[in-house]
Amino acid sequence: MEKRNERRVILFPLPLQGCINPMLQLAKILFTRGFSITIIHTRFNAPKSSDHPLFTFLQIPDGLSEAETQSRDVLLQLTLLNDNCENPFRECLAELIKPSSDSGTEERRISCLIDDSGWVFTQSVAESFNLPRFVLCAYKFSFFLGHLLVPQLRREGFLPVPDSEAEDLVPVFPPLRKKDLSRIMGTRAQSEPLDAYLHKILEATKPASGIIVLSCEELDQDSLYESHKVFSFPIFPIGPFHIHDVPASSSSLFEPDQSCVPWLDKQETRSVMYVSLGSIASLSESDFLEIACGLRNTNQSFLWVVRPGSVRGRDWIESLPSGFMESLEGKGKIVRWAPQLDVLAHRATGGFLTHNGWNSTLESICEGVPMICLPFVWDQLLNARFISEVWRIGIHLEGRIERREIERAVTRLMVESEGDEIRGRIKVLRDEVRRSVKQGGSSSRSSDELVDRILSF
Ligand SMILES: Cc1cn([C@H]2C[C@H](O)[C@@H](COP(=O)(O)OP(=O)(O)O[C@H]3O[C@H](CO)[C@@H](O)[C@H](O)[C@H]3O)O2)c(=O)[nH]c1=O
Ligand SMILES: C[C@@H](CO)CCNc1ncnc2nc[nH]c12
Repeated sequence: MEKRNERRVILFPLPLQGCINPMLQLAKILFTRGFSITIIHTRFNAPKSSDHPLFTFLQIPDGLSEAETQSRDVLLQLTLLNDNCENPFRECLAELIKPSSDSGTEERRISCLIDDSGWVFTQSVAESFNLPRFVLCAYKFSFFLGHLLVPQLRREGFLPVPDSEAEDLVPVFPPLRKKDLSRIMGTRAQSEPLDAYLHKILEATKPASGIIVLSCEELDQDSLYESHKVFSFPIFPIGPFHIHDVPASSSSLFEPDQSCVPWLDKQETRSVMYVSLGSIASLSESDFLEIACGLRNTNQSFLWVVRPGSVRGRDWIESLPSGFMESLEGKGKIVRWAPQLDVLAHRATGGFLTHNGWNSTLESICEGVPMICLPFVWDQLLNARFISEVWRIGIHLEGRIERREIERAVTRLMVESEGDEIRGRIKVLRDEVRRSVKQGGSSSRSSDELVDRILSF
């Protein structure tokens, strides 16, 4: 580890598991480069400070009611958080920046603020303290660019999409298809607040000092090139963050079930389907049962994360038919939360049925595990197109949550020769992506530039 450099950076993650993980991974990268780390976080989804004893954690109130913390409406949560957190955040930052009575050097030691692109008030707060702000983009960069165009797409009347155009590409947002758009542009009730929010994201990003991207040249070349037409500041694609050479530690909001790995140890190589739909998505009871029966009917082993409350109207998995687990004869395991990186890295894991959150997608690529794509909302739709059509490292379910479709996709991936071809391609991509964080690779070079840039302030 490099020696301490007398500089401190302040990080402010968006309180969603998919945004906390990359922010804390970034913290570890910067810590390894000598920076001291202060994490400002909301009470809602507060990271576990005990997992990161070398960082300073400061909690601010977020004003979310119990009911609001339980809401399934992420847009509503993000809008409320942005409304409620501005003052507490400003006060917290003021306290940190205030020259300390003894030395008066504290002020100079804070180099910058790094916060998620989903915070829309932080740019102006940072400016009021003369503090440079870097934006963290926890999406594939092509989604980041594309999602800022959603209000424009809506004005141009892309929705509703006629059946005859469903498969057409969205011109400004390739390789997205028109049928994917409705799950990005939100429900009718969400359209106004979503567009207002996206407008604020754009306005808060333009004046930033730079954008740190959870992606790399190998995965996002075209959009990184395009971005110079939109933004004048430097772009630092330094991803995937979790494979940088830093000490391992978890930032899970839930306790991973540690019986997964010993269970995988007992399975044959590449025989297990890992099934997880991330930290937010929920299923109707009937969709849940279709997945359960589809998995059972494949006769392949599976390890399935079902978060408590993620089957709508149920506590957990009680709607499975009685005797379901027994009928699998040890070939199936359901857990509430998995140590996902360990599961994906395990030799027994042969495929990943995923919602294609960007973290899960990157983690799967980095372990060379081919995917079955079941995107729900937002960037997941675009990620799934890249996986199935551009990189061709997975099979797209096209939203069909039906037992026969699931059975068929699992068999194609795990048993048939198509699976071998897909596995071959993802191993090539895995190696390219892993090379990018090694010395001389594109992400490694970008990290050096980022460090120099922060030190230049
Ligand atoms: C369910 C489960 C998840 N995880 C970890 C794996 C991932 O690092 C992380 C989940 O992040 P993602 O795979 O990106 O998915 P998700 O939680 O839906 O993330 C949100 O944020 C992501 C990043 O902006 C978006 O790409 C997603 O569309 C959005 O929904 O949590 C575990 O370690 N164990 C688990 O059991
Ligand atoms: C209007 C809805 C559906 O298209 C998007 C909500 N926004 C989001 N949905 C899921 N994950 C997110 N991470 C950041 N923002 C997110």
